[in-house]
Amino acid sequence: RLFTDPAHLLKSEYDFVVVGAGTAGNVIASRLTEDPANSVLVIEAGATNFSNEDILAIEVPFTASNALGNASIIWNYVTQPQVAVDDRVIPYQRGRVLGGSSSINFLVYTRGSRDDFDRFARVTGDSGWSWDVIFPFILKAENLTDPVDHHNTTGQFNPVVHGHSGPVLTTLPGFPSALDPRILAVTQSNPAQFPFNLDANSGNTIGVGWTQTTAGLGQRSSSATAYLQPALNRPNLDVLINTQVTRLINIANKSAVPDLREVEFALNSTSKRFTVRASKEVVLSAGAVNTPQLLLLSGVGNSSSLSALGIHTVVNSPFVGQNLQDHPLLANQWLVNSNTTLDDISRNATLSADLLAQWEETRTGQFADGGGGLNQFAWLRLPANSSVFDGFKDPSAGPTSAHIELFPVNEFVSFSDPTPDTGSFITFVTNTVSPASRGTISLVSADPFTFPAIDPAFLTHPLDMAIAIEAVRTASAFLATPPFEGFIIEPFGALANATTDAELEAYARAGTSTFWHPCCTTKAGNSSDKTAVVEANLLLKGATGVRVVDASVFPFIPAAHLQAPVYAVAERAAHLIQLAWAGK
Ligand SMILES: Cc1cc2nc3c(=O)[nH]c(=O)nc-3n(C[C@H](O)[C@H](O)[C@H](O)COP(=O)(O)OP(=O)(O)OC[C@H]3O[C@@H](n4cnc5c(N)ncnc54)[C@H](O)[C@@H]3O)c2cc1C
Repeated sequence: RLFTDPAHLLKSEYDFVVVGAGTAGNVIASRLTEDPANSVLVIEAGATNFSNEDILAIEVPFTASNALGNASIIWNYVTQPQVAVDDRVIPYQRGRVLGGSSSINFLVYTRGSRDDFDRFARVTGDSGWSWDVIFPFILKAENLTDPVDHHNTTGQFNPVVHGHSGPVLTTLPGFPSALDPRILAVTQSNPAQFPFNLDANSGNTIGVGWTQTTAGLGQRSSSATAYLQPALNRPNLDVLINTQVTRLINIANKSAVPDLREVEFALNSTSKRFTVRASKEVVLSAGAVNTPQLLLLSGVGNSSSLSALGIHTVVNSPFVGQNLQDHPLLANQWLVNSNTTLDDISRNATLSADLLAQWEETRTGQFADGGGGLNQFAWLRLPANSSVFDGFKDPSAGPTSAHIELFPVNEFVSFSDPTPDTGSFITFVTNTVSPASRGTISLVSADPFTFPAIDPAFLTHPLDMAIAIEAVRTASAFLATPPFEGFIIEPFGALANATTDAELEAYARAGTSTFWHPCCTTKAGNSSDKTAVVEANLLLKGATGVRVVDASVFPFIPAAHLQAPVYAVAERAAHLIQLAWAGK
C-alpha cells in the first residue's frame, strides 16, 4: 500500500525498513516481499509518479534532461566551489521521486567491466562481487526488448550476455542517426585506435559499439516501474512517500554495540517526528549523497566533526562521507556540414510538439529514443606508456576498464549554454571514467533538512586533468579520421582556440561539470580496512542492524554509468539479506 501521511501507518514495526525508494531501494523492497513472510516498509522523501502519468520528463526518453529543471522531482543540490575547475559551483541534482535517480537519469545502460567487479571482490575479500559471480544478478535485473523500430539488430549486440526475463527493460537504439555509418566506418578505417566492440556490456568495455538504454516499448524503465509498481499490491509491502527520514536512533543498552534499528522521519522540517522499528534490518538506500548524510545525522561519523555540530557520536567512523568519486563531464561541440543533426528540435517548438504527439500516440519516433541520437559510444584506454601516467599509478581497474569515454551526440549539447540559433552541430561529450580524485560529503548543520556540503573534487588529481585533456584530443582524432572528411567544419566556441596542453587545461577547467555519478561515500571493504564504512556484506561496521545498499558502497567508481552496477549490487544484496535471515 502507498501511504502519503506517516500518521496513517498501521504498524510500528516491520521486519525491514528501507530508506529511499530509489534505484537500489526498490530492488530490495521488491525482492524481499517476494517472500510473504517478510514485512517491508519503504520510506521515500519524494512523491509518486504513478498517479500522475504526466511527468513527461520521467517518461519520454528523448527529453530526460528536462527533469533537471523540475523542482518537484529532484534534490536540487549544487556542489561546493570546485577548486580545480575555476571555483565553479556545479548543479548536482538527484532524483527525489519513486525510482530515485533511475527516474530522472539519461537512461544509458552500462554495467562496467570484469575488472571493475573483480577489483571490488579483491578489496573486499568477497569473491561474490567478482564479475563471474555477480553476472547472474546482472542478468536477473534485465529484460532486453526489441528496439521501437523493430530493425534487425544482428551485429549490434551480443544476445548471450543479456537477461530476457528480468524487470528492468533495456533496448537498443530504435531510430537511426545520420552519424551511425560514419562512426561505424571509423572502426574499419582506424581499428587500432578505435576497434569495434560488439557489446560493451559483455565484461570487456573497450572499443566502439552500439549503446543500450533502460527503456522498453518507447518509454523509460525505472526501478519504480520495473520493481516497485508490480509489487505495490503485496500485503507485506508498505510504501510511505513525501516523508524524509531524519536519522536512525540507537536502541541498544548503553554499553552494548549500537543497534540502529529505529528510524525517525517527518513530513517536513517543522512537522512532528515519527519513528518505526525494523525487527531485522534497516536498509539505507538513500543514495551516495543522502546515505552518508543520514549516517552523520545519526552519530555515525568522525567524532570530532560530529561534536562540532553538537551531534552525539554513536559510532566513530571517520570515513563516512569520504572517498566521494564521480565522473567529470566535458561537452565538446563541432560545427558540421550536415542537415540531419537534431538541433532543430530544440529550436523549433512545432517540430518538438509533433515529435511529442507521435510519441504519445504510438511510442515511436525520435522521442522514443534516449537524448541526442546517441547510438554509439567509445570506451578507450590510453597506452600503458602514455606520458600522462609518468609518476602515477594507473587508476583504472584493469585492461577491460576504460580511461576515457567518448559520447557522440548528433546535436549541440551543453549544460551551460543554449543551442546557438543557427548552424548544425555534433557534440562529443568526454568522460574521465577511471578518475583518481576523491571528494567528500559533509554536514554543515545538524538539521536534516539543510543540504549537506557536496565536494566531488573534480579534476583535483593531476592525472585526471591530464586524462581529461587526452580525452578531448582523442575526440578530435576520432573526427579527423577519413569517414568524417568533409563533415566537420570547425570546433565550436572555446575549443576552437585550445590546442596546447595549457589551453586545453584552461578549456577543461572552464567547461567541466558532472555525469551525476556520485558514489563510494560509505565504501565497502574487508574487516581490517579502516577506510571502509561497511563490511563486504554491506553491513555497517561498528553497529548492528543497518545495511547500506546503493551507489555509496562501491570501493572505486566503476568505469560505467552507474545505474546498471547499482542494480547488480542491489540484486546481490537482496540475495545476501535473504540468506542472512533464512529460517530466522
Ligand atoms: C541527471 C542524472 C543523469 C544520469 N544519467 C545516467 C545514465 O544515463 N545512465 C546511468 O547508468 N546512470 C546515470 N545516472 C546515475 C544513476 O542514475 C545513479 O548512479 C543511480 O540511479 C543511483 O542509485 P541509488 O540507488 O544509489 O540512489 P537513487 O536512485 O538516487 O535513490 C535514492 C533515493 O533515496 C531517497 N532519499 C534520499 N534521502 C532520503 C531520506 N532522508 N528519506 C527518505 N528518502 C530519501 C531519494 O529521494 C531517492 O529516491 C544519472 C544520474 C542523474 C542524477
